[in-house]
Amino acid sequence: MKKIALLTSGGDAPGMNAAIRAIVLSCEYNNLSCLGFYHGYNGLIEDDFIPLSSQLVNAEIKNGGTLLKSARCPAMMTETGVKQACNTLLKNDIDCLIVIGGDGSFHGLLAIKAHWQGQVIGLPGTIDNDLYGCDKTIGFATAVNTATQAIDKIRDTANAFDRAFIVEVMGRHSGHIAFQVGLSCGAESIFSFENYNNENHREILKDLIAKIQTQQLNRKASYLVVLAENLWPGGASALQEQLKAQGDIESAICILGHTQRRGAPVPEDRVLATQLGLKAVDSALSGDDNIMLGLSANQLAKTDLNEAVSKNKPVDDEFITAHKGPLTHYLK
Ligand SMILES: Nc1ncnc2c1ncn2[C@@H]1O[C@H](COP(=O)(O)OP(=O)(O)OP(=O)(O)O)[C@@H](O)[C@H]1O
Ligand SMILES: O=P(O)(O)OC[C@H]1O[C@](O)(CO)[C@@H](O)[C@@H]1O
Repeated sequence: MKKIALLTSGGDAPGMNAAIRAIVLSCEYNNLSCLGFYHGYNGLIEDDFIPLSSQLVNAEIKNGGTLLKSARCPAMMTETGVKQACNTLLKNDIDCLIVIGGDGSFHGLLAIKAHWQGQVIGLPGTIDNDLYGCDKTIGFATAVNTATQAIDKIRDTANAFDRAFIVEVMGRHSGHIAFQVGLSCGAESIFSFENYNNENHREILKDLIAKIQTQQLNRKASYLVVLAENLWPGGASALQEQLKAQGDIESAICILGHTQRRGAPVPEDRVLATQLGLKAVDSALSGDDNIMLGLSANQLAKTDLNEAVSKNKPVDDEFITAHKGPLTHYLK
């Protein structure tokens, strides 16, 4: 083992730089060279890289985004693209490829693995927290913190008007951000993939209207709906129109969007990324292959990449039951 290649792929996540830093520092400590490939898998396909050193990365622990840039790279979905990526790995005498990204990025690793003999290791880096095999992905804690801070501000203005607010959060097709943010902000309603089913759309809407009316008429208070993206047919604006048309309820919308991916990582993400970055190099040195590293119940967990991409990590049932029961009982 002499040379490690590293890239960040998919949606950037706060803490990716902290992971890169830890990997590079550990490589130097262990006398390994580390090449950083730019723009996700594009860097591999185009042989576009930079030799990484502690000097380059040391100050990066506090920075959001990723110094290696990221991308969604359609060429990796083709055999030609995968083979080009593998040629770059061969040409540069790479022994191990470490990718920080989400499940899509790990599909990329699996595709490479089919054509290349070196070791592949994945680190979970996505704000969505939708990866099996780890309690939390790098970036999730920061995204939740960013959304919470934004919604706390929204709540102040909502309170001043006793107004209903619909706040849309990211997560692609998973409800981890929606539930964590909804609980952390004391949202009256949280709609996500775990508790919304299009077949029950009418009843869900009717129930929501009744709850907002109860809150506004009886308690003279604001009402916060945290809505997962890609869930409600027509999105937040359709829900706003339906509240007006069917309940005569005025509401305001805020789509938090990419703000959730921005900014400095919170300490929890910096520490998680540092731990996983260091472990990734240890793992490479010990010959591990085809795995994703994560922390599960505070212990290092090595999950087969096939398992990591094929199994679901559901939102904790306790969150769902608590929100439905004791946390919102007063709305009935
Ligand atoms: N089936 C696949 N085969 C080869 N490469 C893939 C495959 N799926 C995804 N990739 C590669 O991984 C990249 C990132 O995937 P994707 O856009 O799904 O993001 P992700 O890694 O899941 O991260 P995030 O959860 O932050 O969006 C893709 O643009 C592509 O280059
Ligand atoms: O940045 P893009 O390509 O618009 O992707 C947005 C998606 O990426 C994520 O931020 C991370 O997967 C999702 O939450 C969101 O659906």
